[in-house]
Amino acid sequence: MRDLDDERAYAERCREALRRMVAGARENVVIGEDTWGDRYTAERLGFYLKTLARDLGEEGDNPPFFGLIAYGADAGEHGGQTYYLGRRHISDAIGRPPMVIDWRAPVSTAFYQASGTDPRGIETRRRFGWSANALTSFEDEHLAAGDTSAGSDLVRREIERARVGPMRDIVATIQPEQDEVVRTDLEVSVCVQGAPGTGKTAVGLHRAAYLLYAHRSRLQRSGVLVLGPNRAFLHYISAVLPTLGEVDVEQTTIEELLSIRTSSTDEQEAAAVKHDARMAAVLRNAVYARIGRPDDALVVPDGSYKWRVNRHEFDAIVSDARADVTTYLTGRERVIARIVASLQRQAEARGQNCNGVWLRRMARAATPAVDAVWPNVKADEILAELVSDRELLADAARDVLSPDEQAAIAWPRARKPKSARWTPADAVLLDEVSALLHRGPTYGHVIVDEAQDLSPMQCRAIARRSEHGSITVLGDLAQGTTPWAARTWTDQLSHLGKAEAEVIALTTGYRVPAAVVELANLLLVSLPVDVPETVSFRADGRLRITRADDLRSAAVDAVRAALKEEGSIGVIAADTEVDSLADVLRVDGIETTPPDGDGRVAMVPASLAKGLEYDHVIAVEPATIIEAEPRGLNRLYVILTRAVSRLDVLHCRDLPSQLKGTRA
Ligand SMILES: Nc1ncnc2c1ncn2[C@@H]1O[C@H](COP(=O)(O)OP(=O)(O)OP(=O)(O)O)[C@@H](O)[C@H]1O
Repeated sequence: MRDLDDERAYAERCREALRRMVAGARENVVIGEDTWGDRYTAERLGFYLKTLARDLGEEGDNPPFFGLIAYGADAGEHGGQTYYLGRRHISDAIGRPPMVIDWRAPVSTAFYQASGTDPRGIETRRRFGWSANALTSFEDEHLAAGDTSAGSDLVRREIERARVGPMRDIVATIQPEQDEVVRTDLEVSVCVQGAPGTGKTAVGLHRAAYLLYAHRSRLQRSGVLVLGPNRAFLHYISAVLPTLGEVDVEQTTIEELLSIRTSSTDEQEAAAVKHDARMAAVLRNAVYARIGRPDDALVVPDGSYKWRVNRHEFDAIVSDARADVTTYLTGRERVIARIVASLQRQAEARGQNCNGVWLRRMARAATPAVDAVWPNVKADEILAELVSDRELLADAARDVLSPDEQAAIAWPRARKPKSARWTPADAVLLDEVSALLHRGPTYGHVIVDEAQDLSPMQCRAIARRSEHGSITVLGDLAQGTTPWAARTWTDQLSHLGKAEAEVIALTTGYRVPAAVVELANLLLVSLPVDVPETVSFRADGRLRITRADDLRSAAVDAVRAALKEEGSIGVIAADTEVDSLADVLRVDGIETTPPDGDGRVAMVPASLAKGLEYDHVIAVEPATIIEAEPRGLNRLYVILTRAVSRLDVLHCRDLPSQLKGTRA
């Protein structure tokens, strides 16, 4: 095996090869520009070459590899081979074995899965330590010799490192149970129930990158979508996929995905009804209530002649189309098509030649009569009229919503869609109505983070967008904080249209240190969900619970002390308290930033903390955090589990009973 100097020399050769790949790709762009054939081919080839040149160029001086596996002589097809693994494939000449293999290639699986008890033919697994892109060390595990030592020091250091800035990729240290999720087949939908910090988000992002590698052409056409809880979270994770060479994954929130401008919010009761799965039936009733029955025959003038579809036939066409309708507007198209076919039969029987122009003219002429029984409608008209008109609503919601529930969603006065002030819950309803009218495109794969918080109606919006694809559902029932948060995965998965998805539990926490996990687990037992406790990977870290008469000066002291140590600091408090806390800190000369800001000290409203992490968390007044919302205990659980190295809990009021008796 190579020594450190040899490995450095090899790293330099890999970088040179990469530079040649960049130069070659750029040259191909130029040659391609001169020689491209037809326009379509030229565009596709040009796009491919430019993307390749850009991706390679962006690699810069990054470490070319992070590990290697060396097989023993009798390891079958890999016998005697050594493979270097990196974020991307590097080769120095066509036809020669690659110098570095992409971490997503099938052969890389063994790097992540092999162990002293299951060496998979590997003699040595080597992990490299890099500092500012310089190779500084390596560490060997002699797997064939049954090396079952407590684990790698490099992995432990990477997991325990202080956090600064946005989330990073974990390709060098993916753990076996995470790797299994990452590499699950594209056709298979999975649901990961993971305790805080078990790497759900990281796994989801790496899965996106893996799937794009393994099924590039299919997924480039249909697309991969990542859904996160809010903008601050998306900002936090935004660098991971580009570092892995994947820049074409759409990352957004469910609200932005629905792309409906909202300008109002709902009262709690109204939101609860609007997000309830029963609304799907109400909306379906409202849409299909638009279809009537013909009163008369349909008569279409054609020159001096008139063609007729008698009332009985017209009625049969409408009810047939209604019986096997896929969407409301395709049903309407089908009615028009059947009517035109009937007219055509009559005309042809009289010896008339029915060309395309004639057929289109007949369709136009029949449309007003069809409009009277199967009108052309828009989603916003349907919803605005439904909630503006108590009678319409009562008809659509009969046997589905109680009178009180109907009253909760009814508008106090009628409005036209143009003057409607839509709420986020309305956006979900509008999306449902749109889908009843016509089908939208679907993605090849959708990754849904913090999925426990989605309402049934939001789940349905996602289900529609992954109808012909698969999904990865990531979440933690214990971290559910919305009024409609799921209490079981069975229900949530069926709303997501993937009832068959396997639920996989991740329980090893890579963020939260053991002392903090112990505190959070005290809360966990009182939450009304059945999930396994977290087991921390980390023995380091510190928990301090401080009772203070003056909470604000205690917060200033805690931030000052935290600033003396390395890493990011998050001060998390009930939403109503953050502005005044930020003011107090500012007066003391400590500037804070919002959760997605770049400063060292972030001031984080409790409602935005989900999915984020800070090296040092200062959680202010648990009792107020709990009281702020119905699922306040779950919220507190989320907040306590944001800490990577140190957690300060500051309180002036009594601690919640669940946290009493802690040893901190
Ligand atoms: N295998 C790993 N190697 C190194 N770091 C890891 C690994 N797995 C997870 N981490 C790190 O642990 C932290 C928590 O990961 P992540 O945010 O993905 O967890 P999560 O399960 O989504 O957490 P939560 O539900 O609390 O938001 C991140 O900093 C992530 O980079």
